Amino acid sequence: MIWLDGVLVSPGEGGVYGERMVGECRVWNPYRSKFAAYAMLGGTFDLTADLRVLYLGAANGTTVSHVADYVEVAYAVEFAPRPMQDLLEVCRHRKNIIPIMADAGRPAAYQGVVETVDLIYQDVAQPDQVRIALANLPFLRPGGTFILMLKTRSVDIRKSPKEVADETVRALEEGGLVVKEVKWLEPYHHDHAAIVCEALK
Ligand SMILES: C[S@@+](CC[C@H](N)C(=O)[O-])C[C@H]1O[C@@H](n2cnc3c(N)ncnc32)[C@H](O)[C@@H]1O
Repeated sequence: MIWLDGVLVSPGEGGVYGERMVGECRVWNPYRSKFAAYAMLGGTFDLTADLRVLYLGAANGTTVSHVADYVEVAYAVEFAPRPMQDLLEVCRHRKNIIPIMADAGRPAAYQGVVETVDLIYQDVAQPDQVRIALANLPFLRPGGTFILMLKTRSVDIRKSPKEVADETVRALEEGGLVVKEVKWLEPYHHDHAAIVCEALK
């Protein structure tokens, strides 16, 4: 990750959502992006130029545009037509983002397009976040990283955020992932946790 005077940036040209520029770099706002919040809070996973990424829940491309500034390629899956329009605009200027309009819960639809990746990043804010995560595991190389941005209130509003996170961790481990890190994203995103996992080697 690149830091300039304590500010997280990505080395991209041209703003995407009105973000501030510092020289040739785009300021990566932790209030706008859970990945930036994770990094600001000391998250250990580093984006590097050799990574192939499958990004689930790309929305209008805010975070995936920053991720793409760092990595080799990002396959960006989104199923809602309106954010997809904005994402396509982002892709016009970032040729290493491959937009895929599909339901991440039905990955068979894109298995002919997406290659084996080093990182899966999921931010779908759905009740069945774990099922979606496990359905996409066949794309992840052995030893690769899965980052699940968990919105606990989307899973069960009656349970405490910690209860939901504990259950999610258990379910991911039962599904074959090794959970390495759970980082709560306060104060940037309330009741959200970044769950960082490794696929078995
Ligand atoms: C919280 S927003 C993502 C924000 C984005 N990751 C960012 O940081 O810029 C969640 C997005 O996931 C999308 N989404 C939810 N369920 C999905 C699914 N099953 N397949 C594809 N996209 C999905 C929603 O349409 C929405 O755009």
